[in-house]
Amino acid sequence: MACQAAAARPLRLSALCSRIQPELRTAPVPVPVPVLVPSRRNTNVQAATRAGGLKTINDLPGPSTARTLYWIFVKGYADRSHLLQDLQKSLYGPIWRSRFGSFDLVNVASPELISQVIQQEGRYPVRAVLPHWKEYRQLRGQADGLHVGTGPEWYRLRSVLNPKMLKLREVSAFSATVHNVVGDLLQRIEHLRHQSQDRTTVRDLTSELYKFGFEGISSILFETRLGCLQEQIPEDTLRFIAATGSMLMLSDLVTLFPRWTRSILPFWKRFVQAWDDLYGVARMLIDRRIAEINAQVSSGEPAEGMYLTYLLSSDKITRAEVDISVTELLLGGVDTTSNTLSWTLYHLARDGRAQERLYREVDSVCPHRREPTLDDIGQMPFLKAVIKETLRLYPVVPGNGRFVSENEVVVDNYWFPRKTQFHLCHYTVSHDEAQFVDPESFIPERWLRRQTARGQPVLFQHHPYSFIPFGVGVRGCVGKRVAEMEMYFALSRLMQHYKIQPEVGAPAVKPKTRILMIPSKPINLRFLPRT
Ligand code: HEM
Repeated sequence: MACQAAAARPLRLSALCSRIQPELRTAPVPVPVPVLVPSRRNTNVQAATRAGGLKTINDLPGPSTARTLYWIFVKGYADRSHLLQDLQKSLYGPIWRSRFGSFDLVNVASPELISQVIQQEGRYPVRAVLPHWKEYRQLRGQADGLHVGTGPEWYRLRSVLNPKMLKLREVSAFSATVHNVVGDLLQRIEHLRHQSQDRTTVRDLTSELYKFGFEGISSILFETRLGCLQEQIPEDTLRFIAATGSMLMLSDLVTLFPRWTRSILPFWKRFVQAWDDLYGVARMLIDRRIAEINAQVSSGEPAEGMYLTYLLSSDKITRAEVDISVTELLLGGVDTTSNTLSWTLYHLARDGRAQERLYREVDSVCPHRREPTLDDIGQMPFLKAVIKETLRLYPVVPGNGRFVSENEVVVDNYWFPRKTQFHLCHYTVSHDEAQFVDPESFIPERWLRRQTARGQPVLFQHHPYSFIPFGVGVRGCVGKRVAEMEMYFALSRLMQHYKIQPEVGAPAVKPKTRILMIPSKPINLRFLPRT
């Protein structure tokens, strides 16, 4: 959910900001000038501007504030900002400006333009400025952490966090932990099925997978189990889950109101309280682990552990930085994976052919319900294709941001000053039929290698910036490998145990955007045991 608050925030703002103003479609006809595609960072854009007669941000089309309000309040786009990307692109083309209150965004919605922004993002990219998070950190004297952090300090933090998170070999050390949590998920599903009237249906699967996501990432980060999937969830864990949800919900709210309202409205105080609770439980769990390590060391045992032990034993990161980094990793790792898994199961339940193909693949690589290793997963191309196709259809963070503060930037034929906030509309791009044939359909096969007439394997080639659900570049998602491992293990083992079907008469479920793309209705599925 760190992704939620930080990466997707510009999108949320654009949902509020960038609304359609058809009258502007007839506004200034661009004077054709040669397209300037920067091929390196730090392009000398000023020279390019003078030489190429580039246009500026003021020449961009975009909606008025009145139009924005109309789309939000009359047309109901407040929780469908992903669809607003499509609509605005169809009206303004692949680049447009959105302004609303103090927000001013440049939206780009083609792989070529996204790639141009990324090529000029600078050495230390920033997604979006998060002044309210920064203010909280200063209020409590905490370290900046991943989302608020910028420049070389942020980079130093990433260089400590990355190696054990982004290298496949290192991530495989978490396999046993994740399998334990998947085991609990299977038990929970079994329990819920038995409790249901038809002894088959699990209602509101997304909320169960949320608990799985929370337990999975915490077991890696805190090296302890929180009991999220138990029948009776422990008190501290409930407090932790509640604080996480409140903080993210309030984070969005506090930005909507000016500072002077803080003494009248309750949101800022609640935001601070939610952060205090969240950070407090995280610190308590870290303290507990430190006490265990100390006990191990004083009894002469080696202090073996995983991610937290590694961070605590690094001399490149302070204790305050460990506390905030682990908390932010947790925020990023809960409902990103759980929502993606929900959408995957939703589609497989409706597509018996794809589900059967997946089951056969898993069963052939891991017969007799053997727990897959990461090497086994390497032999399951269809499993990976299913997850990719789900992320293409439902990129859980549907838009990303880049606040380019190091350089001036040239995108398309426009010159932008430093500190321009770009919104990368990658939902629209991964739903564009120019990029993906039949883009609204769930077709995992599109990601598989095919054979040419001569029997040569060919991999489906898409533009590298037409599918970027985990972001891109040095600021890309730090949890990508862990997320993939959790999803691969959970999905493969669910397939080993159950055939999944929609509830009888279940309506189609569309996504809505509440920062993340989530199901607009509960997903209820039938789990039929495979014999
Ligand atoms: C399906 C799962 C996930 C998706 C689709 C996803 C997506 C993203 C995206 C789009 C970004 C922004 C990247 C950019 O700006 O280029 C991001 C950042 C981030 N993600 Fe994830 N994420 C997922 C899972 C996770 C997990 C499991 C963790 C924790 C282990 C995590 C932690 C983070 C953090 C901490 C950042 C901020 C990194 C920084 O600013 O340096 N994410 N994620």
